[in-house]
Amino acid sequence: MFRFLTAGESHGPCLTMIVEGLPAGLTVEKAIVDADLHRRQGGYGRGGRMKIEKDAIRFLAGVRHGKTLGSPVTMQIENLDWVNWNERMSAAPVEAEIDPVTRVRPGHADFTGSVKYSHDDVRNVIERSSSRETASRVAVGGLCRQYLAQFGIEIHSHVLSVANVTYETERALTADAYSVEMWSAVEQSPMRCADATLTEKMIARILEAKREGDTCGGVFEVVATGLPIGLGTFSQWDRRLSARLGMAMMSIPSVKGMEIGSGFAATRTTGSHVHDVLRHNEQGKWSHLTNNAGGIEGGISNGEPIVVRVGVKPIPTLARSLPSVDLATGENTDESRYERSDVCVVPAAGVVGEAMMAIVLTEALIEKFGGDSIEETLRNYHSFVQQY
Ligand SMILES: Cc1cc2nc3c(=O)[nH]c(=O)nc-3n(C[C@H](O)[C@H](O)[C@H](O)COP(=O)(O)O)c2cc1C
Ligand SMILES: C=C(O[C@@H]1CC(C(=O)O)=C[C@@H](OP(=O)(O)O)[C@H]1O)C(=O)O
Repeated sequence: MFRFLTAGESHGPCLTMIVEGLPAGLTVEKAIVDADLHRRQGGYGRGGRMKIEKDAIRFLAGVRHGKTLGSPVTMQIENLDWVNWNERMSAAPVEAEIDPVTRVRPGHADFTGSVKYSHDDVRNVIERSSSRETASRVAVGGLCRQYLAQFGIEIHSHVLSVANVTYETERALTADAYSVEMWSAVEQSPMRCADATLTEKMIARILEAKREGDTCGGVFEVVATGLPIGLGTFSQWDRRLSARLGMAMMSIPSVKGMEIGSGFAATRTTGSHVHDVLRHNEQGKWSHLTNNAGGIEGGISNGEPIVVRVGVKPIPTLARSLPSVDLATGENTDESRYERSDVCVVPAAGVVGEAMMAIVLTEALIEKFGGDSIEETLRNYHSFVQQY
């Protein structure tokens, strides 16, 4: 069984992750995890906090001489901003008078979290509801990426739209639609978008929102290639790979929708245009002529790329802030609170989406192939894939 937990406040000293269930003997490199953390910090539209943080992990447990031990892997990321917050975030009571935050931001967890936990200082909610926590998931995903590489599985993401700036035509979802060159263009783009003209338009749209004190959302796509047939199952509702990816993607703060393969577009046409015809070639390999299913049929991977598209709402914290209510007085106010904030996080959210995909696929592979050491898992994997 694979599972993980994360802990840490946004402006506390650090983020901590415990990952259980990775097999022993897996080579894990800090540099690969750090590269993912670095990618999550980027993307045009990020705010002042990202100039302070330089996310990197420290292994605290479970890894020796570059390989997993089979015991829980513990990692830590330092919050460099903590030095500016240590009195406000002190675990011990402090002498100083610290003004509570009392005006809630529409669209954030401020209102629901304060009512639920009976907090009269919204700061107590902001700290853990903040998407700072997504750095922890990217670190866990960075370990999973290295596990998946053992099976030839790769995961990438790219941005399809920001506000109303979007690709004009539907794109094929088959393996040939995603090339090494395309992913390299994505990594060069400040918007993580393969199309240079669209990148410029997206940046212009974000700048326009910023000038108006506003924010924007958009859509990113995550693609996993090199998958075996047989991950996930229809046997119970919560074991379907599609359902597990849905939960994983929807758990990313600010995500409001997800589709698999051709998704909602498939609802606007007929079956003969949607279902992917299966072929068996002379080498005995299975393939589909199209990939509208996005690599999953009956809750099980079918060997084609898994393709999911994820919708991100605009960031809740607006420089031109929206009307609010002061929780201390119950008064309706013209403005909620504004501190520094991101304006658009669609590229960063895509990197978090990659991590969530890596986590779900790792869990599904471990479930299917087991193995207490990576050698044992690989033996099981090869014996299964050779038989189809
Ligand atoms: C990488 C990332 C960075 C974010 N940065 C901000 C931010 O700077 N300001 C903000 O108000 N919301 C930000 N958000 C979105 C909020 O965290 C999110 O909207 C909030 O937690 C409420 O959750 P919900 O939108 O899922 O309801 C960010 C989201 C992500 C994924
Ligand atoms: C810290 C991160 O994102 C933060 C997510 C976030 C929010 O409200 O979700 C608010 C901002 O935090 P701060 O108020 O400290 O500027 C973002 O910077 C990060 O992505 O690492």
